[in-house]
Amino acid sequence: MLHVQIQKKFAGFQLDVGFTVSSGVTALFGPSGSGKSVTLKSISGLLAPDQGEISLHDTVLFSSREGINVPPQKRRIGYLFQNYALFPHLNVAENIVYGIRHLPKEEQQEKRTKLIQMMQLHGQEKKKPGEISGGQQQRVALARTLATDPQLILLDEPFSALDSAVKSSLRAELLDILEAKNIPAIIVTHDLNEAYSMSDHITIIEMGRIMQSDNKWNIINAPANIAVAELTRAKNIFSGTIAKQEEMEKTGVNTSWGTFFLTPSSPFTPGKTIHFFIRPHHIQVFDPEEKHLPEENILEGTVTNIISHIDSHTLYLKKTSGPADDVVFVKVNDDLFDKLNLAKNSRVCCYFPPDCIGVIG
Ligand SMILES: Nc1ncnc2c1ncn2[C@@H]1O[C@H](COP(=O)(O)OP(=O)(O)OP(=O)(O)O)[C@@H](O)[C@H]1O
Repeated sequence: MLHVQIQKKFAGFQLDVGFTVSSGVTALFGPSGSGKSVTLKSISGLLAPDQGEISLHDTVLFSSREGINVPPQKRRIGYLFQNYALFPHLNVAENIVYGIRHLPKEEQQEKRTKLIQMMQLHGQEKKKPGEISGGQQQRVALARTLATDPQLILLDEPFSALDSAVKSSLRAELLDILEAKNIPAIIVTHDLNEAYSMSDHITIIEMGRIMQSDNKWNIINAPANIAVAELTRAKNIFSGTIAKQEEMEKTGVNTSWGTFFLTPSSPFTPGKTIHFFIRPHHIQVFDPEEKHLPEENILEGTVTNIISHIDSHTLYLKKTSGPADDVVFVKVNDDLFDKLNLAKNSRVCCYFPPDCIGVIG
């Protein structure tokens, strides 16, 4: 288990983070300049925090109080950079064993053979990094990291330089290897889909602070605050006051768009102000003339804009009587889009299923 509680100050930026990483993959997700790389560099030992403590499996790697700062090469942490950082003058085989060149030759050779097989780099051993593809370079970098038997792997935007086909196969390969070797990892990414698909746990960082560190389901469905909701592209964020407990399992919220009913995990006090959201693909769309509409959580609006994707469309909806600038985003698939004959200025009815409404905070 990795435990991090550190502070680091630069001109105009202050990092103050605390989080724990156990098994599996943790994604460190946040906007540019939020402190992701500073955090990773502090864990790897490339940067010394001003204050705090970092420990890995009960070994203290950094402690300002005890004056401990274990050098990077002794931390047993593999660090995979976005630009691979391979040595251009060394060939593939030499790059792989670079971190274990102090070991006996036979041991180096044994590890090299295993890793070349694992990373499917047969026939590339004698080539220099400049003579192989980006995907192969990333495999060499990963092999070089794994050669040192790390207890933790840090991945800083590891796939950002690769095209999407190579990216998805490398992601899957990497996950298989981490799982087979049971190595915990932290992956830094700007890409929410990558964070979600690769990790079990997501740690959200903004302006040097941890906003939420949780399992990925909670991050997406129960964001701790509006910043997390917005960073995870929650969209359709409403605020309102709790009306009254209609039934045991439902709560009404009065908003400027009307009253919505949701299914909270815990009861709310009437009068309390809350924020809630619904993701565009969870909203169900009907023709306003439809006879059997649900009785509640219906919003009628006019399509003001349409963004088309390969197999779906995002509708921008305005409610005639709603607040002037507020827009509800709705995603509909191709079939429904055609069936309802949707276009700009179409009128539609939207249903917000109570189970799909997430409460913020
Ligand atoms: N060595 C340094 N000296 C001064 N300021 C630094 C140093 N390293 C980082 N910073 C500042 O710390 C802040 C956080 O930087 P960091 O590289 O951790 O951001 P990030 O979240 O990784 O961003 P990105 O996603 O763009 O890589 C930035 O404002 C950056 O300018």
